[in-house]
Amino acid sequence: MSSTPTNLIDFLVNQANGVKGLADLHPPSVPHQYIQPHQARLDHTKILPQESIPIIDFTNWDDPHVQDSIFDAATKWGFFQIVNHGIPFKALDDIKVVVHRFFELPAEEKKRLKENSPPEVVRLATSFSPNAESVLEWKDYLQLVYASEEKIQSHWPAICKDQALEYMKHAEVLIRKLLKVLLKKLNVKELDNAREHTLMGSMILGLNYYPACPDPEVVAGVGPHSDISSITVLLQDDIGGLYVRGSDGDSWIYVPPVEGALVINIGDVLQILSNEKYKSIEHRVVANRSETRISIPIFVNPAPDVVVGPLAEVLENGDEPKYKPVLYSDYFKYFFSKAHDGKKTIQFAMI
Ligand SMILES: O=C(O)CCC(=O)C(=O)O
Ligand SMILES: [Fe+2]
Repeated sequence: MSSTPTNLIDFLVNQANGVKGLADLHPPSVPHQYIQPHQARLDHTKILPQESIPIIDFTNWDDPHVQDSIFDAATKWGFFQIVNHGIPFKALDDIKVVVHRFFELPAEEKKRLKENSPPEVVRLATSFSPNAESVLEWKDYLQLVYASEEKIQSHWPAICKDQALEYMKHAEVLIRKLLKVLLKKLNVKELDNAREHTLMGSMILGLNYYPACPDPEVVAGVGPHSDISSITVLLQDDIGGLYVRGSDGDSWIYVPPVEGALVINIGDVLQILSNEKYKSIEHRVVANRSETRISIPIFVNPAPDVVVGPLAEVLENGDEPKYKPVLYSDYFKYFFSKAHDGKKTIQFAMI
């Protein structure tokens, strides 16, 4: 029987084995570093089986009825799924395949990539922020920054570069449409270059890998958090494991995998820009006992130099701003300097 490596952080982080490497050792039980205190675990009595987030057909996205249903879903739930979004099924399937291929690479190869990649373009990590966490998360992830074509060509890993780029090129079209609809409802008429810089000036493609876990009830795949994006566009596989906060703030709602669908959620930046007309919603992931789960979020973020604060258009009616202007790169650094902790990050920008 294999045992847990003596220096777990060195094994996971420095040797780039990640939790995938740990799961491959088939440890008899989950190492204590992953065990969540009871009160942090998902309480199954809090799951609302009868509730679900809306599924919206995006075919006629500029039809006012469709735009109303997007607005309703974004304000009521902060989370919805879209189908007929225009990204070819092949692009979705191809990216899912290469996520598995990437994480199945030998640790030495992932270590080389980790050591040789400029962090402003490629970041390979495990858990969330292992140096800041008292309990680790059962997840490895790769972040590919949608930077210049030249940086992408030089630094995105060859094993997934073409598929990731193809996916992003399609997704970018969809993201513009979604932002246009969400902005229109805030009285912002146009997604001009300045607005694009503010809302989607730095996009990150995340490849998330949750190996099968011998005791998924006691670990967090991802702990409760809200995203720090303007919006997030998430592709999940057919394993399931994502839960979002119910509107009472105490319950959880399961987000079932829907063939060909994308999950859209509002992030903190849109909550701040809209002065809370839109709200970012907490969500969490539970790993699977028998199968690896993958998911692929696109974090649609402001450029690092953007000062984020409530938009003039939303304050026109005389509402008091609830947030002060913050530099997005400071907000980003702050998020990664601590463990996932529900919706606490946004306090950084509160007045
Ligand atoms: O894996 C998922 O379904 C969601 C992951 C997530 O919330 C994140 O990466 O921020
Ligand atoms: Fe998230």
